[in-house]
Amino acid sequence: MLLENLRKEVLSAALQLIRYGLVTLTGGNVSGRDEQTGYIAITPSGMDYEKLNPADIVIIDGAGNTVDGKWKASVDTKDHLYIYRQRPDIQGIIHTHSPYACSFAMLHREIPCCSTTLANEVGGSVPVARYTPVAEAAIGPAVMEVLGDKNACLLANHGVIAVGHSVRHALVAAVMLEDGAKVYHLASLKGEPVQLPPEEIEKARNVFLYTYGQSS
Ligand SMILES: O=C(CO)[C@@H](O)[C@H](O)COP(=O)(O)O
Repeated sequence: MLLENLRKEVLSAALQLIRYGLVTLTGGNVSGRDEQTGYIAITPSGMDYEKLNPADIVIIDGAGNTVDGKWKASVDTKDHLYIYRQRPDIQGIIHTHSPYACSFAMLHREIPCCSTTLANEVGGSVPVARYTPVAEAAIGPAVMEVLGDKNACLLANHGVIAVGHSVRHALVAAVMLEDGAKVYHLASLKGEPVQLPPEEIEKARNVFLYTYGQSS
């Protein structure tokens, strides 16, 4: 099977989205890019992740043509492709509708960086991309207006985009963003959360980019 490992990685991340409560039914999508071919493996549109096999993950080329797979690719495929083109450093993209993060997206409110979690995994505050309609290939350009070199942003009135240097890394960013949004929300109920200074954000970010875990 073409790009079997990448397909498995994409499906595994999609299943983890359910496990961590980041999506309801099929309200999200996952993709990974193969560095050698430039092909993208992406979840099919509107299909229950728990019923998918690796072969159900669709392989597309950089222009969005299906290279292998029998299903229609995610409705957000063109947005994933746009983001990959602008961010050669990333190889994984995850879109969720995770509830705590989405509640800030509904308010068009950036989540300030008051926790090491957001510093580590997002790279600072979580910006909000302007509202764009779905399925019109407008999400990608709106995301790139605010994402910079960060690993996540909110989509106004919609959801979350998380990216990473692998599918797994994008998953970690999506999970940790939701965790950071939840903790920020809880702290806000008690008072005014204190923002981390930029130099501390950078230090925390670099640890997670370059030395955390088994990579060094
Ligand atoms: O919110 C949206 C539309 O942008 C998506 O998350 C859909 O809800 C899932 O679409 P597919 O990836 O299944 O086509």
